[in-house]
Amino acid sequence: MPLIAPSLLSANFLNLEKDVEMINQSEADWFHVDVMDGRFVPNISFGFPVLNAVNKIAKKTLDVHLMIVEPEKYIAEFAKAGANYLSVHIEACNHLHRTIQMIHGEGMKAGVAINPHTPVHLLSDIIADIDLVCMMSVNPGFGGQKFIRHTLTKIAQLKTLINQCESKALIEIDGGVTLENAGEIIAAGADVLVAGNTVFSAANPTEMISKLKAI
Ligand SMILES: O=C(CO)[C@H](O)[C@H](O)COP(=O)(O)O
Repeated sequence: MPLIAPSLLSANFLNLEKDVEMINQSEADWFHVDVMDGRFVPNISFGFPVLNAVNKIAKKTLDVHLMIVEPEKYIAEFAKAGANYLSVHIEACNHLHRTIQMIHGEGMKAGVAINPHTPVHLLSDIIADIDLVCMMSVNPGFGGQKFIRHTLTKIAQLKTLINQCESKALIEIDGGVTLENAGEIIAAGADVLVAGNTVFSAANPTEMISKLKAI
C-alpha cells in the first residue's frame, strides 16, 4: 500500500486547523509541508510560524519539502519546528553530503528532492545515505499542475539505483498525482504519493485519501 501525504499547500489557510484535523482523522500517513522562498522557486508559501502551529496538533509524520536556497542555514530550526523528514533540493545544495549529515545530526530523516529535468544518476553517490527521494513530477513552486509523464521512466531508473546501492530510500512522487494516474505511479515503484489539489479540491477529502490509499 502506498503512503499518502496530503500537501498542505492546497489546504484552506483561513481554517488550517480543520484541514489538519481532517488529515489526523483520515487514512493519510504523512503531512507534506512545502516551504518556498521566492528564490529557488517563483513562489513564496510559508515558514516556521505555520509549521510550528501545525506541529502542535498534527498527529502524523511531518514531511517537510524545502524549496529554498541555502537550506543548510535552517536545518536546526526545522528540527525544532517538528520536521520528521526534511528534504532539500539537489539543485540547491553545493555540499549535499554535508547537508544530509546535518539533517541526520538533528535527528531527522533526510530526503533529497530532484526537479523533473535533473537526471536520476546524479543521486548515485548519495542514495545510500538518504531516507527519501522526493521526485518532482511537476516543476516545483505551485500546486495543481499537470503530471509530467516522463517522470514514470525516472521512477523505474531510481528504483534500479536504490536496489543496486542497497539503499533504504523511499520514493516519493510530488506533483500532479490524481486518482487516474496513481495506479501507474505505484506500479512504476513509488512508495509515497503527495497529493494536494486532488485531496483538497475533492468534495470529500477524507474519502479521496481513502481512495488513493486503496490503489
Ligand atoms: O511541491 C509542490 C509544489 O512545488 C507540491 O507538493 C505539489 O505540487 C503537490 O501539489 P499537487 O498535488 O496539487 O500537484
